[in-house]
Amino acid sequence: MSFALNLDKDLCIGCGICSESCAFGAITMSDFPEINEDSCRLCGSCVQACAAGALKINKEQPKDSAADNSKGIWVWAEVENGQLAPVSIELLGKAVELSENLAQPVEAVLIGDGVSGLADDLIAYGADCVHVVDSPLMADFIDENYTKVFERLIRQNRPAILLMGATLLGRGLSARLASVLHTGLTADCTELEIDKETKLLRQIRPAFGGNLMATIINPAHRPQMASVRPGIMRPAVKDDSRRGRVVRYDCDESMNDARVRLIETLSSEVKHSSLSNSKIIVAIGRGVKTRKCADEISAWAKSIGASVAGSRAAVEMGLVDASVQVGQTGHTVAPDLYVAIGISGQIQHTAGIVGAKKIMAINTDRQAPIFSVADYGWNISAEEALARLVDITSVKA
Ligand SMILES: Cc1cc2nc3c(=O)[nH]c(=O)nc-3n(C[C@H](O)[C@H](O)[C@H](O)COP(=O)(O)OP(=O)(O)OC[C@H]3O[C@@H](n4cnc5c(N)ncnc54)[C@H](O)[C@@H]3O)c2cc1C
Repeated sequence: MSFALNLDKDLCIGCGICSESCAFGAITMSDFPEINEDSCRLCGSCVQACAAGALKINKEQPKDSAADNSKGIWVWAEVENGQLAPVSIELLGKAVELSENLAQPVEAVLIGDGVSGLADDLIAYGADCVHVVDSPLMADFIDENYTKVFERLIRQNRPAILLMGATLLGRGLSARLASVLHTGLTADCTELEIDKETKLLRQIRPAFGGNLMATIINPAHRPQMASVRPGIMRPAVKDDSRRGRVVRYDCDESMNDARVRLIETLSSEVKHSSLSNSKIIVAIGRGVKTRKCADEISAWAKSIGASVAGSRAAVEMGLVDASVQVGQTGHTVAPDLYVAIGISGQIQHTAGIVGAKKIMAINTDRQAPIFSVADYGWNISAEEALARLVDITSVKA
């Protein structure tokens, strides 16, 4: 693949304006501009600045993208407290499914310090090959450093597809990587499939506030990158008899020169991952109205072993912490039971609970849209419902 920013030396007058206009220091001047492909972000400032019209961004796409030499469906194996993050196992499940239609190997990328032992687990979950960078230099997740290491692996191996979790860490890392690799990224996909004819990855996600589903393809650049939120895909099934290849890479100081340094990690009172693992979630909405009532609902939820979540309106009112917001711009959850109290059921909220096995809605408005997606409905106030629920559950206890 040729680089997308092209210089026409016949037109260039060597004025150097392109170099001055580049915010990324990607153009140096000798007789002609020299473009550093690693630093260039294809922002187009130089193209606009060049009065001679000597610089152009090539937007043409290769005619036969399936014939490029990229190969492999890669999954970033995110590590959480020394264990594989559940989303990595879910992505491996999807990668295995995609590989059946693409006839390409599933490969995992494992970066960290003391993580090598997880390579066998990744193979058991479906990886044919695991690329391991295990080094004290990678002990802390600093996304600039991880981007450099990851970029090097990708440039060496040229995967066709790269899947990452749309987690706190994965969101930043995937965006940085897509930028340095000059490829596209579809964030927050809800489905991924291989197009039967073109063999391209069809990246499907809600668009326009969840009112339509967009299918996005990336015919021209590699890897085809997609992120998926935790809890959406079915986890891979573990098979300890599987065998695979482990490729180890060195890591030197040049991979650890980020401008940020991790000084301390503070654990938040709210466990961010607890929502994705919860069997029962009690969600608070604007209809709960007061902090006192929200606190009482939270206390009851905890007493029955449930996690507490909320709508964006409840977050804005200070009834619940922003870290437990459910919906399009919050968590996607898949509990056995989701109890929505005082939540109207706007699409941006219900987009986050499509995986819930059962939904129970408590709302004073019979016409509230939440009742159309709920399995059980209770048309009473939050206060009254809470009193009855406390009563029922304490009698049972
Ligand atoms: C781009 C975008 C992204 C968004 N992302 C999200 C997101 O991720 N998550 C999210 O939740 N929202 C999101 N929203 C906001 C969303 O559109 C809604 O505004 C929000 O979900 C409403 O929250 P709610 O249901 O708690 O409040 P409301 O819509 O105000 O509903 C309150 C409900 O409480 C009921 N009620 C009133 N009094 C009582 C009572 N005493 N007892 C019981 N019920 C009562 C009412 O009948 C009503 O149905 C987003 C919006 C946009 C534009």
